[in-house]
Amino acid sequence: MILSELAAHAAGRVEQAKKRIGLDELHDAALRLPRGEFSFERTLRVPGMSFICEVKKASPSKGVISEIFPYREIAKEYEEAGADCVSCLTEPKWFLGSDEIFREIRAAISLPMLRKDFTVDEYQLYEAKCMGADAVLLICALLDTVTMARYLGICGELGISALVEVHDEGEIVSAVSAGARIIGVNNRNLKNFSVDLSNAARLRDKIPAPALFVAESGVSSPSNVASLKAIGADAVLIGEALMRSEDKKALLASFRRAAE
Ligand SMILES: O=C(O)c1ccccc1NCC(=O)[C@H](O)[C@H](O)COP(=O)(O)O
Repeated sequence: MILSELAAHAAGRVEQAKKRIGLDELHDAALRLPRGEFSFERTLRVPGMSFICEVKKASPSKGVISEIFPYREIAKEYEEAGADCVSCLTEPKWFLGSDEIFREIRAAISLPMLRKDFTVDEYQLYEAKCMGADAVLLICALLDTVTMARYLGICGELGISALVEVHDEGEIVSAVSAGARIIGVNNRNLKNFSVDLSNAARLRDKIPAPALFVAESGVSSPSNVASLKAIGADAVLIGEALMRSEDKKALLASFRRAAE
């Protein structure tokens, strides 16, 4: 499975969804909702390192991570443990996520939520708004600069934030010229899924203020968090380590201490 398969599958899901609710209807429904207040970005801009904790049952690289998956309780545990934001996968085939899981978590917690999916169509931005998302994921490897800028403009109209994901310098240039305000450096190479924690450090200086810098993937220990704090990460996105932990509160507390 490669990123292009994830994207093709996402495009297929969108085509099916459009048969149920057309683009114009969904667009109008999204715009009728109260405009968001960019709560995801505002939370990440609070001084100190922020923690975006991910609800993730499975992944293409690891298969099923959490056989037992009480997603509402997991999200509530993150909230009680002091998470700043929650990321929820909605991709159904490889991550075993769903829009319904997102909605149920949305109703159960009050933290800003990132709808984590493979955005290939503006339709998904309206979907995200309608399911109560505060932010969406936009992956540079899937969107050219012009499309990225257009999607960022739509997010602005809806009042939701966008986490713009990059993996190399060229993608940072594209993200910045498109107007990204939150840039996530993925330590996971989406071509072969290898994880290299030094990627965030290598690219840190290439991300100009005022863009926020989020380090994504492969963060599993307090020392990883301390290293990211040392290079000036504004936030970390952590999935697997928390999902596998028997005591998520204690693990998140140890991460938070490492970021002090
Ligand atoms: O996790 C994967 O295997 C994966 C494969 C292909 C595209 C994306 C993938 N992961 C999405 C993510 O960005 C991670 O879920 C997120 O950064 C958290 O990573 P981790 O802490 O390593 O679970």
